[in-house]
Amino acid sequence: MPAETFEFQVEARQLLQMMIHSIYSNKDVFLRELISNSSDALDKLRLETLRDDQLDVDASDLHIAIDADRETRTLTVRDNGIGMTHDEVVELIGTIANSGTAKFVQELREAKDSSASEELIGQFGVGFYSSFMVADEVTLLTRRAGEETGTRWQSDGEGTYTVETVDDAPQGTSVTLRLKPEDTEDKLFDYTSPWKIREIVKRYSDFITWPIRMAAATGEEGAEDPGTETVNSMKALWARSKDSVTAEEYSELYKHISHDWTEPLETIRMQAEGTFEYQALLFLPSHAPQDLFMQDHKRGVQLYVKRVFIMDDCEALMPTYLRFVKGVVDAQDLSLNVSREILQQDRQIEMMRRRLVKKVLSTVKDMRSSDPEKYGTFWKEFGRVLKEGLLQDFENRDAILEICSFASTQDEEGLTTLRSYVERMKEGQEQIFYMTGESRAAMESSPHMEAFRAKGFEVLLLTDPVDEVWVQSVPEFDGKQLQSIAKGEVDLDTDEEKKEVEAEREKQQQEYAGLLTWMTEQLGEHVKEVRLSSRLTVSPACIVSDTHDVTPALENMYRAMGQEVPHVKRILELNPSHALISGLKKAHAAGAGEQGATAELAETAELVHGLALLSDGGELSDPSRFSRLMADRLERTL
Ligand SMILES: Nc1ncnc2c1ncn2[C@@H]1O[C@H](COP(=O)(O)OP(=O)(O)OP(=O)(O)O)[C@@H](O)[C@H]1O
Repeated sequence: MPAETFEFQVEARQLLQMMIHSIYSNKDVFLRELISNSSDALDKLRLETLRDDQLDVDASDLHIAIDADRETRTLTVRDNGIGMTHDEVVELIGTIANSGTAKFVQELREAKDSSASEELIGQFGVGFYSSFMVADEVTLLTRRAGEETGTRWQSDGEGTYTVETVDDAPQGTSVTLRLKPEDTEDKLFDYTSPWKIREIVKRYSDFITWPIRMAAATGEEGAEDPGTETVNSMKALWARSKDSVTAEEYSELYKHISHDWTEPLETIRMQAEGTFEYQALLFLPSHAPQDLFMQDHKRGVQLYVKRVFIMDDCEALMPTYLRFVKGVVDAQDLSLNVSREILQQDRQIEMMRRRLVKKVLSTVKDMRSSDPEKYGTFWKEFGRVLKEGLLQDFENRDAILEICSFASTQDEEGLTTLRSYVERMKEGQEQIFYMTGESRAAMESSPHMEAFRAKGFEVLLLTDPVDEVWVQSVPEFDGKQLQSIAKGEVDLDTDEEKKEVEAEREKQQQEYAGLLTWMTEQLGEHVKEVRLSSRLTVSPACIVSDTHDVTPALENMYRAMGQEVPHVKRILELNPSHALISGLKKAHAAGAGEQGATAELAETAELVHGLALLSDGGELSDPSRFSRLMADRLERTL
C-alpha cells in the first residue's frame, strides 16, 4: 500500500512549529520523553501478557535500546513494548488529545519572551513532539503486539506526515531521528555521542524499571551481552533508603509520571510495614494543570504491585479533591491481576487511602508553618480544589479547614487562616463572619459590610465558586459558628450597647410599622419581607437572604448545572437613619389614603428595592422600567 499523507491537526501544527524553532533551551529532554513513552509501552505490554495468556508475544526480554549512528547522524530509540496500530498512530501522533491544548497553544503564542514560553512548555510537556527540537525528520516504525503488519509514520514537522503499512516491522516501536547539525551555542549537542547519551539517560531516566541498552563503550566489562551495556540502574526510588535518593532523582521520577517538565513543589514518602506492606512516593506539583477542573481530569497516582506497574490514575487511592497529587504507591500483597473494581471494594486499599490522605494534608499543614512561601504557591494553585474536600470528606473536614486560607478585611493583600481569625476575634464575638461574592472590591463596597466595618469586625472574603457551596455545609470551626454577613439578622452590639439603643429601636419599630407593612405588600411579588436593618450605616437599603435560604449565587450555580431550583424570595432591609428612608416614612404617613400620592410612593418603594438589588450585584426584574422611573425622578431635580 502506498504511503498516505495526512495533515496535522491545527494545534499540533502550531506546537510543532514552536518545537522546530526550538523555544525550549534544554533540548536534552527529548530523549527523556522518548524513553518515557517506551517505558510506558513496556508496562502496557507486560500488563497485557498478565491479563491475556493467549497473546502471542515474546515478553521474555523487554527492554529499550538506543542506537546512534555518527555517519548518518541518526539516533534511534527502540522498544519491544505494546506498539501501536495504524489507527492509533494517526490518532495519537497526528493529534494532541490532551484537553486544554488549544488554550495552551494560544497562551504560548501570546507569551512575550522566551522565558515565558519556556515556563509554559514546562507546565505542559509535549512528549513525542519534543523530538523536533533536535531532529529535522522523525520516523516512527511500530507494530502492535498481536498484529501482523506494522506502520511507518514519517514527518519533517512542517504540516503533513505520511503513514504507510509495512510487512516486516518488529513488534514494538522505534523512533529514528535525523538529527539537526550540532550547534552547542543553541544547546544542540551531538546526540550521537555515546558519552552524551549516557549522561542524559543517567540524569533523567536512571529509575526507569526497564533496561536501557546501548552499544558498550569499547573494552567495557560486565555487559550482559557482549557489545551492549545497560545504562540505567533500574532501581525503584521508593524502594531505596531515603538518604540515598537525591532531590534531582525524585524530580525526574515526578516528571516521568506527571508529564510535567517543571520541578515538583513537595515530595512525600511513606512506608507501611506489617500485614499490609506498601511504599508510597507522592508529589505535590508546583502548578495546576490546565485541565484540573475539566470533567475528565484523571487522578495522578499510579499503582504498582511488587515493583510491577499495574495502573495509572488509581482512583481508589486518592479522593477527587486531591486529584492533583502525583506519585506511585507500591503494594506488596495485591494480586498482579487486581482490577479497578476490586480495588474500590478492598478494605485494605481503603485504609491505605485514608493514611495517604492524612499524610498529604499533614504535609501541607507542616509546609504552611515551615515554608509559608511554598504553602502560598500551593494554595494559589490548588486551594480551590482542596476546598472541594470540605464537601466530600467529612472525616478530614477539620484538617482541611486548618490548612485553608482566605482573603479578609483585616489584610488588604495577604490571606489568613481560620485559626488566626479566631485568635483575633473581638471580645464577646461568637461567630466567624464571612461574605461570598465575585470579587473583593465588590464585597468591600457592599452595604452588608457597613456595620461590620463601623464596629471593626473582621470579615472573611470568599470569592471562589466552591465557597458558595461548602459554607452551606460547614457549620463551624473550633466551636465558632460560621456566619454570612448577608444572611439573617445581624446583632453586633454588646449587651451595654443593646441596652442603650433598645428604647430607640422600639421607637423606630413603632414609627416604621406602617411603612414596613405597606412596603412588604407593595413589593410582595419580589421580596419576602421588608424590615429595619441594623447592618447599614451609609446606604439606604440592602437585600439579605434568610438564615437558611439558598443564596442567589448558589441558585444560579445549580441552574447552570441543569438542576431545577425554585426562586427564593429575599428580604429588603431599610436603614432608618438614612434621609431617603425617613422621608419615605413621612410621605407614607402624610399621603395615606390619597390615590395620586400612593402611586408615586409605590414607585419610590420600587426604586429603593432596585437600588438595593443593584448594590448587591443582583439583577433587576425589569431594568428598562427602573431606568425610566429613575430618569423621571432625576429630571425633577433639575
Ligand atoms: N514508544 C511508544 N510505544 C507505544 N505507544 C507510544 C509510544 N510513544 C508514544 N506512544 C503513544 O502516543 C501517545 C502520545 O505520545 P506523546 O509523547 O505525544 O504524549 P504522552 O506521552 O501521552 O503525554 P505527554 O505529551 O504529556 O508526554 C502516547 O500516549 C502513547 O499512547
